[in-house]
Amino acid sequence: MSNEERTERGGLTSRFRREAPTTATESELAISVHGLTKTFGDFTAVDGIDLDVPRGQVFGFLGPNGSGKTTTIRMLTGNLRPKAGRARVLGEDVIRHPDRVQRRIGYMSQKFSLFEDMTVAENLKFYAGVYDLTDEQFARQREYILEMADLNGREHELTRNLSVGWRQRLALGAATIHEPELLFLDEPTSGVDPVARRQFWDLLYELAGRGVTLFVTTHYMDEAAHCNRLAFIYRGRIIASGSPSEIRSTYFDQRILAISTADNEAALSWLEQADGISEAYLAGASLRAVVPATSTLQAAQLQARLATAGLPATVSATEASIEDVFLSLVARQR
Ligand SMILES: Nc1ncnc2c1ncn2[C@@H]1O[C@H](COP(=O)(O)OP(=O)(O)OP(=O)(O)O)[C@@H](O)[C@H]1O
Repeated sequence: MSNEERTERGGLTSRFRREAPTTATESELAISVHGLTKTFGDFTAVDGIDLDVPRGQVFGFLGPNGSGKTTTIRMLTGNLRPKAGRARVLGEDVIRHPDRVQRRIGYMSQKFSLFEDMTVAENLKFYAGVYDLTDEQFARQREYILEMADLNGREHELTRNLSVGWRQRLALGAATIHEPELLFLDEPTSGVDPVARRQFWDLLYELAGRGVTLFVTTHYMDEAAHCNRLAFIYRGRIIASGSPSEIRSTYFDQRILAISTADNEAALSWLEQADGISEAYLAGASLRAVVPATSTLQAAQLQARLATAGLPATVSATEASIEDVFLSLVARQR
């Protein structure tokens, strides 16, 4: 096995411990990264990123497709060797000693890594074997996971017969069977319906409540609100980081007007050309207009102007969402 491309689950053994955070800064951090860089040929996928993830937090790593999230996780889990930079995970140098870290972390990928032809219980048993759990440890964890994931009564169902939401819970159970201190989740809610996504986040809170640090990537911007801290990655670079409220106050000095109208398409074309608006876009079922700090445009004025243009609408001032901030940051990068 090469150092460059270790298997995602290589070198894993069991370890049961739960550490309380200490006062020293370095030991308070589950992840500490400086200048981490990865190139593939001439292409720089991750470009000198810095990250600090305090222990016990839910850390959201956000970015569009292809921005470098998975590549970063692969380096932080000791599966991919960086070109440059330093990465400490749970206090260990993960580049030099990936084996010291891998036994203490969990990883749940987008693809879930479950065996379709095995039952729920057999999948859990398999991962208990990967992590070398004793029968007693497995029995305890199996009971906890079936309860936590609400899978009691489904132990003997074939995994292939489970809905995506149930599989996702089972995958979370499998990824945490060895009680990791730090769990990496790469787009765990991708392709899952909104109700199942909400239920899945409740499970993540449950884990966070037990002291597990969670490093979660997502491109669903509404999920940012579930996180204690966030970092945005775009084209391999971190373009913003902080708590959701810090991100709003640090990186966004504009105002948002929400527009509800029957003809989004026509209103959007009009807004894109309108004075006093820097950007307009559709978010869910309604439109949003970004008003720069230099513009005095108010909701009532915009509503009147839209009516005059033959586009009746209801306009109201609203707080910037994380998605608004991110879209504006990305627009500035272009
Ligand atoms: N082994 C590789 N060889 C060449 N290019 C790669 C390799 N792995 C990733 N890349 C490229 O690096 C960039 C970042 O990919 P990465 O998978 O980290 O992005 P991502 O943010 O996780 O996006 P996605 O959600 O689509 O997986 C992409 O342009 C991708 O094509």
